[in-house]
Amino acid sequence: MRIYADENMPLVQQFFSDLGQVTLFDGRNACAQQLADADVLLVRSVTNVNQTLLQANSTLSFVGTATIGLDHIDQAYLDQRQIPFVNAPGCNAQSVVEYVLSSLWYLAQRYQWQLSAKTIAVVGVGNIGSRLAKALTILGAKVLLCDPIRQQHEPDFPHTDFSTVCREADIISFHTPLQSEGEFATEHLLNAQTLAQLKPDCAIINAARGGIIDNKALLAEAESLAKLGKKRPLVLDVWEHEPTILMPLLAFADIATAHIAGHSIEGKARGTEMLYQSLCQQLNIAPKYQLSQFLATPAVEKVQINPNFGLPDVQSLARLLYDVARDDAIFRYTLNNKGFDWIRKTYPARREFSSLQLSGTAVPNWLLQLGFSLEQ
Ligand SMILES: NC(=O)C1=CN([C@@H]2O[C@H](COP(=O)(O)OP(=O)(O)OC[C@H]3O[C@@H](n4cnc5c(N)ncnc54)[C@H](O)[C@@H]3O)[C@@H](O)[C@H]2O)C=CC1
Ligand SMILES: O=C(O)C(=O)[C@H](O)COP(=O)(O)O
Repeated sequence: MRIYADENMPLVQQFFSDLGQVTLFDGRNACAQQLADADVLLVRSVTNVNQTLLQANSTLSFVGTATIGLDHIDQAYLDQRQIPFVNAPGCNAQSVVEYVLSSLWYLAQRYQWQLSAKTIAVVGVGNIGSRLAKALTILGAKVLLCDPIRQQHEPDFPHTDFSTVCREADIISFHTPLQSEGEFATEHLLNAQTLAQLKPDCAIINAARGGIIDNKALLAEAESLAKLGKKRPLVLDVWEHEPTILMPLLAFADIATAHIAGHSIEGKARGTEMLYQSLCQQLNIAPKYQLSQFLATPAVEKVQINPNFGLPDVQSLARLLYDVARDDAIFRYTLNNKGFDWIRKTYPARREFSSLQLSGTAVPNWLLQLGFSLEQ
């Protein structure tokens, strides 16, 4: 079996080499000839899987993307060719939540906010949004949930419509898929008109897909606000037209990163593991490997929690593992000379909260709900 995998898919040899011959390729620049004899294709978000890419291939029997986002996959085309397809729902949800929390703590310090005094809207309440909402509630924020699709299917879902979100939120964090058509389209959900409805100091966080925000409109608004001596707090992990971003927007972002919110060690590797499990299932064989066999011992493994540990201390604990300011600094320093994809390819290690084991007689339950582990 010939297995072609994106070169930025961690542990792919470890998981897949028993199943076939693994060939790595540059996901952003993949071409039809290169994949002509593939039986299995494993991609990340940067490979558009469509007729153009697969026109030279007549052997493909499995396509997997180690992502939750699907906007790079032409599913109708795969269906038409009857090629089984899977993604990796939830693989990197905790990683994105930790990115957003770190960004919020950064903004809280910079603008001297109390997060518990803020109304934070979570737009898109799926794997990421629902975990984030839970974490924000633990931190004492008032949370608005906006997800019209869930509202349609769950009568008790406490949906707040997007126009109310725009009027009432102090902070909006986007966690929807990029969808350009239909009743629930999200492309340019935030545009010149909806931006104008926001509170002037409402913070925006986008760690979903760049196209959910009209980047030109965002820039135009930021420039107008700057003329009045004002600034909207802004966190952008994703950008329209990656890897070629609207450079002037960078100056207005408090935190700017290279689509790495989901790139914790666990988040990326879980994606690979989920594709491995799906392929084993299709081949009707028992999986031989699990992620826990391959994860390295974390640099910081155990921390003692004392009874006086409280909510204000959680930011310091989280910082032992991740501080988004690190990734912002890398982005600003290297974007021009090394480029967007280099930053992603050489992304430094980041472990999730679960890698930290907490000991002591009084580890609060809410720390475990945030994702930290108890000492084993
Ligand atoms: N920056 C990064 O590294 C990452 C970005 N992502 C992006 O985040 C998105 C969300 O990820 P998950 O939570 O795992 O996906 P999910 O599929 O579990 O949840 C998405 C939610 O958005 C809701 N939704 C769809 N259209 C909506 C609309 N018009 N308004 C409000 N809600 C709407 C859906 O009903 C669903 O509940 C992904 O589609 C992906 O594009 C995901 C992982 C990492
Ligand atoms: O899961 C998704 O969707 C994401 O956006 C992931 O972070 C994808 O990461 P890459 O495939 O872009 O490395």
